[in-house]
Amino acid sequence: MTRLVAHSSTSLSGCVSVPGDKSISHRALIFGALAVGETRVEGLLEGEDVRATARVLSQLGAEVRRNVDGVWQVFGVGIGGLHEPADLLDFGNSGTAARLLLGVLAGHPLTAFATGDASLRRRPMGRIVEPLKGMGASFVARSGGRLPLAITGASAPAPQTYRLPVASAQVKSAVLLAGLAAPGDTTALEPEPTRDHSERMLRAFGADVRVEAAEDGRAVTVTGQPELMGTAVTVPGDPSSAAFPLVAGLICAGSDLTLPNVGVNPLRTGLFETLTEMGADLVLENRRELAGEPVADLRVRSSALTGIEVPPARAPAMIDEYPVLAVAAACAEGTSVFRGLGELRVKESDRLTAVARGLAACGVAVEETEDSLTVHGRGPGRVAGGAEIKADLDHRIAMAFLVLGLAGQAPVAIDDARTIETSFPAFADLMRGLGADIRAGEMAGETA
Ligand SMILES: O=C(O)C1=C[C@@H](OP(=O)(O)O)[C@@H](O)[C@H](O)C1
Ligand SMILES: C=C(OP(=O)(O)O)C(=O)O
Repeated sequence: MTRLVAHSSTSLSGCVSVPGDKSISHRALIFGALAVGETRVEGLLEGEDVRATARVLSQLGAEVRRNVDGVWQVFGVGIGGLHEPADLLDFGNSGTAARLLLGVLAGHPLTAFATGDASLRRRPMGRIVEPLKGMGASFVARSGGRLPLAITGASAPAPQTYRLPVASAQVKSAVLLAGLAAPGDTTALEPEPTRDHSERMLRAFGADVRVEAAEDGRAVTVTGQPELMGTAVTVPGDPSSAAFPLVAGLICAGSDLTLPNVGVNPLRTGLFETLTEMGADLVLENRRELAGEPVADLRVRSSALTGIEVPPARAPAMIDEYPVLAVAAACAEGTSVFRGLGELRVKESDRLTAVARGLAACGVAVEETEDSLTVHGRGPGRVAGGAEIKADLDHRIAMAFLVLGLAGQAPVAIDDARTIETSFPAFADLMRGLGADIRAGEMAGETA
């Protein structure tokens, strides 16, 4: 176990780059493996989740390698060209790796056995099993369609139109990836727009992808059996990772930070809008485009925040940011209400309960319902802290509560911070570089 303890900190300052976007990194490797020729990826997130994708693609016959200069190269096999893996595929902690790669496998006539860590084995896979069966794949899975499972991909994948029962970019991407192997058009109908990195990157690799407004939501269509061509991808900084130093800068008095080169795709920036509405001094400077994705430099200064009601329609654009938003809300004046959060219960942990329990242990009054969270803000400098939080294999819970500890009256500890490696390997060092007091070690106190 690696325990980390965050102590009260002020005047965070500096200019630091957050690691590459996790969603875009997975996709760069996957589309590279399905393309013909070489794909070069600069700025790839070298976290455990993306490494799991790289390992699985290698087991399936693509060549994936890291050069000494940190650029990754993928030599693809073309659509339909992956081969049957000799051994079990282990997706580690990554829902994105599991769901997107099972989508890819559904379009290949091969059998594979897949598993993941204790967190991933709890998460629902039925949401992709159902549409992928509709395209001709078959599965042997436990009840609820959870990992471990066996998949036999379709020998003649059928295109389909599939209405997503939940707003999920992973399900949408699994359907589109399987559709790449099918003749004709495959359409995912989504109730709410979700992150569109697959759509943008598929186009950059040469696929025909159309997005149209549909009766309720929107329709994303890919034309199957394109020839994807290897390309160069530059990965922007991950806004979901930037969220942690950003909120730390807001709630630690006297702070002034710059986070350059962060992705600001409008389907990812719900947190930035919400914090701005709460009174955050957050400026997006130097907006530009990087390899088909909008990016900007974020300048953040400590701010007096006020509570807010976040509309449920905004949830897909900030789904991974609620834990750290709740931390900001705990340090704000007044009450915040977040609704439409059912999906938080099926992430790396049940994040709704984890956040509610952790805040309560730190002296913050909260109310949790099936799909909402109410946080009664204590105001700046008035969160007690003094708790030890169980990370439960959830990187975002670990990082969010370390950020809370920086603004707590007493330190906040995380029992096992190794999970942070999945998305933000250098988190503690980067935060220390800004002046945050985060230490390895023991702390007596209450456990949440
Ligand atoms: O497509 C992706 O890269 C992701 C989609 C989201 O999951 P859902 O599709 O389950 O909402 C998000 O929570 C996850 O971190 C990454
Ligand atoms: C939910 C997340 O990732 P994944 O679904 O890929 O495990 C996350 O990074 O917060």
